[in-house]
Amino acid sequence: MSTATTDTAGPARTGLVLENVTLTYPDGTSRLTAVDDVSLTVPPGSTTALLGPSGSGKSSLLAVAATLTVPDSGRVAVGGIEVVADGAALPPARCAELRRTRIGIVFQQHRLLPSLTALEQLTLVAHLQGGRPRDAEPRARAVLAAVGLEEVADRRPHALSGGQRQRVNIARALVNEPDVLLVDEPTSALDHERGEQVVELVTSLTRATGAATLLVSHDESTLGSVDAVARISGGRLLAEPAPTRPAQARRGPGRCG
Ligand SMILES: Nc1ncnc2c1ncn2[C@@H]1O[C@H](COP(=O)(O)OP(=O)(O)OP(=O)(O)O)[C@@H](O)[C@H]1O
Repeated sequence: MSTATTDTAGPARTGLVLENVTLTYPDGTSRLTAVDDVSLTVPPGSTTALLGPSGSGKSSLLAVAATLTVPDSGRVAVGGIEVVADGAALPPARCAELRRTRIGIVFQQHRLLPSLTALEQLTLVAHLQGGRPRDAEPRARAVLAAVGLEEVADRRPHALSGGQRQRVNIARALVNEPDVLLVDEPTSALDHERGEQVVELVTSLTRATGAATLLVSHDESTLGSVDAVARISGGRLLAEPAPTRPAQARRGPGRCG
């Protein structure tokens, strides 16, 4: 694949756009279609849940949105930057930069560094993003406060509860003020009530920060607070993402801090 154009001239926050995305994997002598002609737009400040059974293509689509996987065909745009378009993709180094500066990823496993405090987990990310070093800690503190963890800022992961670790995990993905937030199965290890609370936290942070959030789930019962649900089966979206409640009941995007 050749190189797509890089538009770095201050693009508007246009969220996440996936258009006619198809992804196949090698499968013996043929190929398995994991994502089949999927089109999905997530506007800034809103959360779309991607709901589907095991093997339906959720993680594969998330990997495409995260710029970790280049699809066979289709268009992918993150925060106004064309990642894949017209049969061309940005080079890997540019994708890595996008992941550092414009995309937040919440993995299923928290992957916190055992030797760093909650605050240090976030300042490290802020440093890696670049910018002025002296801005890193205030920014990290503000995001920790936004997830209600300022009291435990100086604790290492082993001294945090499972729920607190997960909030650090979510906060860490928001430190770089991403245009696009990708959340992989945040409720799989939680009971119903805690799962619902985690999804509510993600949706409220999404509104506060103006990120465009795609949240993978297989548990519809926890998704009451999201803005839309996109159902996937066998790699295909079953229908247009359905709003979960009337538009007038939803608040528009804002900015935190
Ligand atoms: N690296 C790979 N190589 C070959 N096939 C793969 C690969 N990754 C996924 N698949 C296949 O692609 C299809 C979609 O998988 P994917 O992991 O995206 O589904 P999923 O909905 O995320 O499933 P789960 O909920 O179990 O994580 C499945 O048939 C899977 O076996």
